Amino acid sequence: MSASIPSPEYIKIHHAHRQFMTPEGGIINALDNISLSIAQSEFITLLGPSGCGKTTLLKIIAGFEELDSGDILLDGQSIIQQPAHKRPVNTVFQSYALFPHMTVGDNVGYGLDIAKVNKVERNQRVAEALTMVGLSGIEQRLPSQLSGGQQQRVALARAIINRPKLLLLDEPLSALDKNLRLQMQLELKNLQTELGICFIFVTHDQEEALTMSDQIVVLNSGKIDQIGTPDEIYHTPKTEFVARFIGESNILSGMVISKSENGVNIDCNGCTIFSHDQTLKLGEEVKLLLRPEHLSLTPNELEGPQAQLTMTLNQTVFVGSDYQLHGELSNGLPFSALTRKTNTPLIKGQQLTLYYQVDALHTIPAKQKSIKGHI
Ligand SMILES: Nc1ncnc2c1ncn2[C@@H]1O[C@H](COP(=O)(O)OP(=O)(O)OP(=O)(O)O)[C@@H](O)[C@H]1O
Repeated sequence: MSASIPSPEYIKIHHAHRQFMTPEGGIINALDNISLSIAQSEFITLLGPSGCGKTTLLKIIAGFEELDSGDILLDGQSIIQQPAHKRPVNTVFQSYALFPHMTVGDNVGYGLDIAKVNKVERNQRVAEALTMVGLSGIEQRLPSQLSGGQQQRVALARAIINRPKLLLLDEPLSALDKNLRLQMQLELKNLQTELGICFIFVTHDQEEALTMSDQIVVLNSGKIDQIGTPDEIYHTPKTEFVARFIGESNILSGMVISKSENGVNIDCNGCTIFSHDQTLKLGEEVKLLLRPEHLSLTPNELEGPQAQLTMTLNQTVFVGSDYQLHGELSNGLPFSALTRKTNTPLIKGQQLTLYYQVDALHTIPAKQKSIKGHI
């Protein structure tokens, strides 16, 4: 028997629109006519700042909230008329939401008890689900006898036991401390791969999104700014909003002032930056993105062709093996760079020559639109 091919459009969110009235009588477009497709067995993250619409979208998929217009299709079938408990979808919340008076076994087996699955199969599936989340043999404990990380694993076991087609995760790791959070990020990704089902994960933590996701959807005021792999979102952001939201960035506004066969010179208020982007036109206004790791005090730390600019140093921050340099360019604009530890003293007010990796310079059109996109 041949394995089935995962559908690239397993979940389709089609022109989803949802408004809310504010207490002051205003209208908020929590979801502003968004469309996207999600492949089967994909780990997708909805990422964006507070209030951008992440939870609203998750609640609509789960059936806890309704659309004003648009549709949600799962495997070709619209699910928006189905009540939440009939959808093949489960949700894991930040707060775990375990029943405190019930044992771990009863919490995990709850959905099977409701579905009247026989005791032997039920106990076997509870044990399997707990093993999958790395907690075998703790069926008799109460939630209060577990750590936060263990409680979140129990919540996960409960959510996967009835084999949903889709798992929704609403900031499930945000109550955990940093180390546990990093460990659980990897565990969640492994669990998703093992189960082979689609996970839709909500977070406002960009590092978490970059670590775990196959695809990231960046939401900005109810609209999608970009859909892409972590690599695409980090290295080739389509909008200034995405560039600023993901990772450390230096963003400069400029205009193309000259072109040659090697590239273009862009004037950023008196500071000239060289780019290899031959698609830029003379006179075009652009935003330039330079990540701190693509800048250095010593040219041989960088790969490929380099150019240079001058920065006046305001502050040096030691971050492990590197220094973060904060200062301003000759045009007075703030600028940051990351550089390896150096024997040269770094003194406040000093003028530094910074080398940048020309190929890593990313240009964004000055005028951008949000997308109604498809993966
Ligand atoms: N029931 C509601 N009534 C009125 N406004 C709402 C309601 N639910 C959400 N909103 C508004 O819709 C917008 C999107 O909210 P949503 O909770 O989806 O954002 P979010 O990205 O999940 O934010 P957070 O990260 O803070 O949870 C916000 O402006 C919010 O205030």
